[in-house]
Amino acid sequence: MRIIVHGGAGGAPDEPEPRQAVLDEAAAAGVAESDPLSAVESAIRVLESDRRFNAGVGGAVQSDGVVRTDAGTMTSDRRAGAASGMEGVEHAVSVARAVLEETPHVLLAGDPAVEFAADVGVETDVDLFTDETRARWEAADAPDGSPREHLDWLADRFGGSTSDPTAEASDGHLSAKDAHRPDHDESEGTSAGSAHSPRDARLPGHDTVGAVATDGDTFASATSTGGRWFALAGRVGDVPQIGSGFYASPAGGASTTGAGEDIARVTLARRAVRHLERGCDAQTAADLAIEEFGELTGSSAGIILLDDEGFGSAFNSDGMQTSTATR
Ligand SMILES: NC(=O)C[C@H](N)C(=O)O
Repeated sequence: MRIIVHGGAGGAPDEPEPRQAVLDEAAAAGVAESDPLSAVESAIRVLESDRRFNAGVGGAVQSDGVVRTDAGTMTSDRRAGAASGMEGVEHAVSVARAVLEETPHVLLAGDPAVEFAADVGVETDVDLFTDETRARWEAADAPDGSPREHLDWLADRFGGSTSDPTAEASDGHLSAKDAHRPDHDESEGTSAGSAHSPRDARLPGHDTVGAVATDGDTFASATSTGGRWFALAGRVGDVPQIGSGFYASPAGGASTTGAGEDIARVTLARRAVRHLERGCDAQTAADLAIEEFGELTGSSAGIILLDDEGFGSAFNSDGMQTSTATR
């Protein structure tokens, strides 16, 4: 078994060492499994339970003060399952797996997805708030009210960019739209906080988690998130959308992270796997996909990839931590 996991692309993390230790633990949990789907689920469950990542416990809060989780998973025989907009569900990845294995559908959403989760034995009614989440939500001083009022609040607070509510211009963070760096260093690696252009975006909350695994025969990929901080209630990003947040085919698998609307617009995971299908190795495919993503959207993202020979990862934000394991 081989597995690669990521802990989100965004600003250089405040706590890189403990985060790396959790990513290593996740990779170790995944590589111990006997099939790729179980491997990515086990790895992601470790990350969903850690408050440092924006998935499960510690997930981002939407404009109505609710943490809603999303996840998607796919195997190389093109079976797929996803679940979105779930309140009180820590292990969204397990719901996604149950959608894949136990339904004729590819995506369940909202309260019925939570009911389905409970029915298939995934814990619900979990408190996903951490002390940090609560403090950040309280400081945001969001209004009660209609979606229109939430949109106005987002526009006021985030410099008019409701399409990118995590780009906190007032904190000196750049908008994701400012992050495009056509001259970015193609040799960027997989460590946290690599030195990049000062124009890099710092996108708090980009701590979506993902994993791709192979047993040498088949592949599976999975991604899980709390979404984007202070997004309009009900917003669903790239993560549970096939081909955007996750994808797998007989050539390999991919998991993405970053500006979800832009990732969805260019179906980043599918784009990267297409490069594998055309004969690129995993690292070349990752580099190409992120380069194209930057050119097409001017935005920030990261990706991990696995093919039958190796691992690949690339990002155009300040940092993305990954871990790999082989057994
Ligand atoms: N943290 C992230 O990577 C955000 C995720 N892609 C989303 O838009 O929901």
